[in-house]
Amino acid sequence: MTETQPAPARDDPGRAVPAIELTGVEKTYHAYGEAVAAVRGVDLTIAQGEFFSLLGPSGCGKTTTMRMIAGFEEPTAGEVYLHGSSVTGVPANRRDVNMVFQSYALFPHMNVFDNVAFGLRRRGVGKADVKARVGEMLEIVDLTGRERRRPAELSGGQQQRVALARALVNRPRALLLDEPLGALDLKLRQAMQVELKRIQREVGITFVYVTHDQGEALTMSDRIAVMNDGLIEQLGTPREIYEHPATRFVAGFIGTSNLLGGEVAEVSGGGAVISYGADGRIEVPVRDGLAVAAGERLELTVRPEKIGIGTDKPAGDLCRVRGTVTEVVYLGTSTNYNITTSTGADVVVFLQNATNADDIAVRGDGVWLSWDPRHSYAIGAPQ
Ligand SMILES: Nc1ncnc2c1ncn2[C@@H]1O[C@H](COP(=O)(O)OP(=O)(O)OP(=O)(O)O)[C@@H](O)[C@H]1O
Repeated sequence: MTETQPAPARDDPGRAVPAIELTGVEKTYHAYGEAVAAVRGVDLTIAQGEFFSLLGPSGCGKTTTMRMIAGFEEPTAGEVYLHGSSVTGVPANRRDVNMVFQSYALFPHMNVFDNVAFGLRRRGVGKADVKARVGEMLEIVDLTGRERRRPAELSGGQQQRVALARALVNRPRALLLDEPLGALDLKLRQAMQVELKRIQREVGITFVYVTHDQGEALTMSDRIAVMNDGLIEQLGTPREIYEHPATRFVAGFIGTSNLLGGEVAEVSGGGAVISYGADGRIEVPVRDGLAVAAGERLELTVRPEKIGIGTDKPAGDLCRVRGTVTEVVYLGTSTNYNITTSTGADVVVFLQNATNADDIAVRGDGVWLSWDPRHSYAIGAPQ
């Protein structure tokens, strides 16, 4: 397993200066005589040029975290550093970061060129430079030839790209994006996700992206911080977070996951074994920091696409449990099976339809489920 290395300490002289760093950041709002702890202690380090996402459900504190980076809110405790310097007390317009919102906030009476040129002109950039820089930016966001259109004459995706060009043309050192694709329909959203990643790679600017959409975060990000209730539950690459969810919350929030559990029969060689008598056996690697002992209950997760279905009892060291098929859903590229297992847990299995053969089981069939023990992931004692 490849876990993200811990960031070097702030006083380590050898470390590269990160684009953004938060240490012990907290934010408590006071509204109507009530204290709301929106962010309860966030530490994170975002590298220069990274595409970093803050992902979590509504109300988990991601927008508040973003607003503290931008300078629209001051932390109640902790410190925000931009490019190595503390920005406590530095107003938003002097932080060298730009923000893009879901509502594009374009000027409706200005054409595309003037919308993008607005910030440059206000800063007194010369005419020839404005023309060159706006032209270059429109090329990057693929809007060359649409300079004279007004926002109302553009599609939602095009308007979002104008907003992006306008935010990037000043060459900020970081761009903060708060659910910028939220207003687009699914097809356009997916196309824009790929576009955004390409644009970010092309301009090389650090992007911090706020979203509640896990697919979006997985598609675009170099790393993701999964937030829940004002705290970061897990921070890692999309693959680390998907393949090795650290907590029950992350396992449930990112993708679909199956939770299975039982009493640990034995612990040996870095793995724990849960036995269900003649009905099955699950082996699960025990990672560092997780206390697992024989006789105690343990919960584990396994992703639906990692599980195979068969009629014969799987041989060897594969994890195996028995179950009964309760639902079969054909989805074109894959077929989903819902299975009630003898462990008591309901499990979902996704099988790719690589051939056009019939479904391998139908509702009511008794089956064996099997998977490689490396795909069992222990998450702790059941709650
Ligand atoms: N100005 C404010 N005054 C009081 N409470 C606030 C304020 N802004 C946010 N909150 C509260 O702080 C918590 C975190 O809000 P925040 O907007 O950061 O969450 P979020 O994860 O971005 O959610 P969403 O995806 O819905 O925007 C919520 O409980 C919210 O109600």
